[in-house]
Amino acid sequence: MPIVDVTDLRKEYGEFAAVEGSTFSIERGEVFGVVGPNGAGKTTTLKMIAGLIEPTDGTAVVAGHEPGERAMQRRLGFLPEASPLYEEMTARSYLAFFADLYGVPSDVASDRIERTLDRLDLEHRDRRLGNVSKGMKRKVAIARALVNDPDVLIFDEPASGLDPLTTNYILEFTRELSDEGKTIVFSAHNLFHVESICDRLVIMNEGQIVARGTLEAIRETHGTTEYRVDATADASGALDSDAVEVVRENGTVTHVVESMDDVEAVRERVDAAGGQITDIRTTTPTLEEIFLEIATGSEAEAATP
Ligand SMILES: Nc1ncnc2c1ncn2[C@@H]1O[C@H](COP(=O)(O)OP(=O)(O)OP(=O)(O)O)[C@@H](O)[C@H]1O
Repeated sequence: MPIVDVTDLRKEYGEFAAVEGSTFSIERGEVFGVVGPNGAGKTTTLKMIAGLIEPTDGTAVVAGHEPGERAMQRRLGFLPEASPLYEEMTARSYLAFFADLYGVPSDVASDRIERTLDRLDLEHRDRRLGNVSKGMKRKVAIARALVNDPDVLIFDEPASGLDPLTTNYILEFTRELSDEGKTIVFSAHNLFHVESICDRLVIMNEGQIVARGTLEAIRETHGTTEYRVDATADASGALDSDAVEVVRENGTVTHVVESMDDVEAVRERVDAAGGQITDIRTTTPTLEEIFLEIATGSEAEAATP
């Protein structure tokens, strides 16, 4: 049974639909990505799952509970995109304050807080939050989402705007949380982040889900695999010029084609010219390339009367 079950979720602001009826489910322990450009509806979707925004239509059920139910809130941790902290407090006092709000007994809370801060490698635990770095603030916000030891974590842009080291730390920590059985739903602009840690994802554009599944499945449906055939002779004349791109370097001619038939045609032509094939490799598109293809494709579709 999925731990997060989203059905026909829709949010309208006046005439405008920020989310146009999303349906997906997430299994326990998954890292699930919600990807899309600015304004795609990612934050709105995450906030509806967290019970912070009421949907116009549809449902988001977390661990069998409807949004807003107290039992659901206990099982959920939310990291907002912008997370202003109480600047006068220290990391320790701030987290203890939130643990208390959740009714976590103080000895359990202080143990949990220290362990989380150790894992996040957080220094200066007794320094005013107003005086710590942006990366440290983000780590404290992440620790806050964990004070109630939730089963489901919703992270909105957890690593946005941080240096590569802190980003890497946060992504690895996210993966570890999922290895321990927690379910993580997270949104990101940076598709490399998503590619590196997500089990499955949905790609949103203008309020709609435009692709879904594992990265491999999305690649299969939306991406084009390219074949690079290195040879000692130029075989491009054997193919339609649209089907082949040729790169010449140090006596090697690399033919970039999109089908096995074209690979075969290159092979035959090279043979006929008395040349040799020196290497054949495939390149799979990155999520970023797929995303650009989908986003520009749907723009072109929208522009077609
Ligand atoms: N309270 C609101 N009132 C009116 N429109 C809103 C409101 N909140 C969001 N929107 C609009 O809904 C759309 C989706 O916003 P949302 O914040 O979910 O996008 P997003 O994918 O998270 O974008 P970003 O990556 O920029 O954070 C945007 O066009 C936004 O302007």
